[in-house]
Amino acid sequence: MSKKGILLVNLGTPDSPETADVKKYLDQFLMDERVIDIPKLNRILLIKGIIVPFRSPKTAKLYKEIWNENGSPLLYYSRLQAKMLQERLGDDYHVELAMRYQNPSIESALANLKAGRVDSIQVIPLFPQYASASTGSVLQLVMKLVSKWHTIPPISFVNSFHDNELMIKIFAENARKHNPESYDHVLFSFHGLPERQIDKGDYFGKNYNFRDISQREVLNDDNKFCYLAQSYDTARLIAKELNLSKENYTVCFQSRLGKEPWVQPYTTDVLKKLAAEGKKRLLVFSPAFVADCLETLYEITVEYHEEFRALGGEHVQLVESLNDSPVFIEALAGMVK
Ligand SMILES: C=CC1=C(C)c2cc3[nH]c(cc4nc(cc5[nH]c(cc1n2)c(C)c5CCC(=O)O)C(CCC(=O)O)=C4C)c(C)c3C=C
Ligand SMILES: [Fe+2]
Ligand SMILES: [Fe+2]
Repeated sequence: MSKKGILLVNLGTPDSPETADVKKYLDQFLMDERVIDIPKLNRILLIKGIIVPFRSPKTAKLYKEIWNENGSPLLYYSRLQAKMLQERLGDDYHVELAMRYQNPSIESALANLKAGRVDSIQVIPLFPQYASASTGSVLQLVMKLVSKWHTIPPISFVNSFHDNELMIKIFAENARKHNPESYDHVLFSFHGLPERQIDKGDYFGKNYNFRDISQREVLNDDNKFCYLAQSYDTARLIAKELNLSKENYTVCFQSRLGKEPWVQPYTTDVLKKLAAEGKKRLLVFSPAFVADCLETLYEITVEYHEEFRALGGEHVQLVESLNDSPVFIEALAGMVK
């Protein structure tokens, strides 16, 4: 019996938190031309010569902080999501999980789908908002690999799901467990991107200026594929679900790498501003991710918490990611054709 193939793809994580494996991971990740989008020779010099050798031991230390008996949280929850989706969809479907970088590779997952005799493939990159560096990179590699097959089956792609109703509901529900009224301010901290990549992402031409924040806040035909406009939309929808007014929340961007400008406001700057205003307790969403990872478990839960306390604040509380939430599996099932 033939089946429909579903390929879930998340970003990837090192095979272990040891420096050698982190080095391999960062090398593959940062040599991706969609991630560090500079000329190839400059990329080789910068990444292989400077960033990977200096960053790997430091990043390995951080991975050791979040690694647990299940290994990497990102891989653990991604695998669980694939397993739960398989159970939800039943025998007419074959669900595979892949990671864009390291393992399980997209190549091996496609081979498993083929061996499972699927007669179509639907690719779902696990990034709610479209970015060239995440979704775009996954779609490009899948297309490159499949283009080498003699017979290319019907194949379809999910490009983003930033406004998925069930996803918005679970984020809001996870926040309610923390009693949002007891916090002084709410942050929606998205993974940042270099400004240059947002400029390049201007799919429809020049009617949209992302540097003007008011233009990001309204999703329309001119900006609907923009990572920022989609991010503000996710934040607006979660805020609406929680009845948060605009003065009570801020959208910001974390994880800047390198010296060039990334999209602002930076989360660290927002923490400084809020501390200076006397805010003590912050509730932080991380809605660019559908599973806990280094960025949620370390950067927000440890780094930003400590930074905010050093500035006079009291507490930074992360809203749990979607992880093994059955409602998120229902959201994924709803995306399946
Ligand atoms: C929303 C998804 C992501 C986008 C877009 C993205 C862009 C992006 N990332 C870097 C550099 C790093 N990211 C790192 C970790 C990391 N990034 C994402 C997701 C997106 N990245 C995730 C889920 C993770 C965590 C993975 C895990 O195993 O838990 C890292 C590694 C950690 C570190 O050394 O800080 C780097 C480096 C760039 C440069 C970029 C876009 C240009
Ligand atoms: Fe990243
Ligand atoms: Fe990061």
